[in-house]
Amino acid sequence: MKLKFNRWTEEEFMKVREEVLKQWPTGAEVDLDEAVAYHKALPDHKNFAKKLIDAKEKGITLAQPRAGVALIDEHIELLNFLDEKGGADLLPSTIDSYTRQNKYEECERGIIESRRAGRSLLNGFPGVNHGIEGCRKVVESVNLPLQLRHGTPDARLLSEIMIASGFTSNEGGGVSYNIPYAKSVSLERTLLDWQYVDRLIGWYEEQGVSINREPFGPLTGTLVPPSMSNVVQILECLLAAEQGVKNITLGYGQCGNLVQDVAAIKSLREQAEEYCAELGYENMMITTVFHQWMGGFPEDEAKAFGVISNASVTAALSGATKVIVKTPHEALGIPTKEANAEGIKATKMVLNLLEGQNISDSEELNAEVDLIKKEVKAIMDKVAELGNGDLAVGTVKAIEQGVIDIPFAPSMYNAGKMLPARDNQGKIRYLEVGNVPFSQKIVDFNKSALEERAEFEEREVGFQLTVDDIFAVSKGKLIGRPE
Ligand SMILES: CCC[C@H]1O[C@@H](n2cnc3c(N)ncnc32)[C@H](O)[C@@H]1O
Repeated sequence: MKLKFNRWTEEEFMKVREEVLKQWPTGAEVDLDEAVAYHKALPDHKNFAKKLIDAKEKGITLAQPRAGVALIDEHIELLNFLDEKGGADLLPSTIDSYTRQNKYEECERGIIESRRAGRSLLNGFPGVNHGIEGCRKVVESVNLPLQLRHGTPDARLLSEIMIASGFTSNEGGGVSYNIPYAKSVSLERTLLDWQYVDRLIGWYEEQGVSINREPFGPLTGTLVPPSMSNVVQILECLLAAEQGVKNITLGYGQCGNLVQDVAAIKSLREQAEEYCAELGYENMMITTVFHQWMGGFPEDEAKAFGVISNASVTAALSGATKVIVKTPHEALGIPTKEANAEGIKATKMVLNLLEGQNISDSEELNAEVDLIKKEVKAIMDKVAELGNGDLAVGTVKAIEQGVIDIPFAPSMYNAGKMLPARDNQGKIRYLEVGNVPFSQKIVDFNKSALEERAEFEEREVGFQLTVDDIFAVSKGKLIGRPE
């Protein structure tokens, strides 16, 4: 099938579907009409899309952890612990790495060995292998809406099974689950495969079942300039809307300067609304999600709580609809359920203390919003030009040419020419723009901000700023000052 931006016809979708459902035996269990009836019988309080709309209307920020283990009963116990002891507002099922690579045979072995070992030997929940019956047991045993969170370039079968099981949100996208997660999967492939996922959700939407989609905001989580991550979010928003998705949560990974982070969320929300209106998508329900610090964490748990609480302040003040919670075990690995619950409790304490507060408009905030929007527009205009108006084709070409360029990405298709670094207030600026099509004025502004820091630190502007910034937080600071 040739990549094009336009909505797939139902015939195109159903034809591809026949192949997708054959990829593993549990695919045969999916019956869309039965699944629609199952969703309609679920209580409203278990629908992710509805809970997000409610939070947006109330102006509150919901807290959601990441969590996933190999076996169903232990996964249920974990999720209920995070609800009852942690106070989670929304629940995940973080999917294991084998499933993310479509290696279901390995998942099968991992499940058997986990049973034998009496503990999870997979780093997440193998939803494909558990099938509809297993996933529905999770849906029926917890009391909050469920979302599958993963990093899967080809999530077609996983999405079919887990959405049919009653999960009402799905994270990912054709760029955001390729560039940071894959080494050699082409963008055409993942954009097509994620158009399939969005078309599936568009199909549910047509039947009156609202399912939320959430492009993965942080990308590589390493000094990604806000305008660059916002472009990917807006493109994946438009790609999903074209396939009939209505309820979308756009994401952003904390960078660390409070004003820039608040500006990033504000400009993301506003510009996504503007682009959806411009392209004629009506009745869109756009929400935002703020990811707590995605970079290196301190091992010391008290310091880790400092990072978590600081991120929670920004989440609350940004007005994000949701915050994805980190845990005091972040530097160690998969958290215990107790540590995971503690991360949620610390987060909710801060959210509650700041409820109703936000940072008022200031010259600094408005200037940052304006800059981010200008940088986003420059890239979006080029994407449209490269695709001759087709944003899907344009996205592939933009990545090929480094117009969209994500720092420190594993994908061989990413140009890797653009370089970021922090200015003297810790805001992320473009050190090298590579082929990112900014005006000279924007290039100069970014450069001068970095020159101001270099002068303060009595050193040259250069790649060493970037390197020092990458390690700074795990060493207890935001800006990588010379030692
Ligand atoms: C983009 C996702 C990275 C984050 O995702 C967390 N993560 C991954 N797998 C699990 C899991 N099975 N349970 C709880 N958290 C998990 C990592 O710690 C990291 O913060």
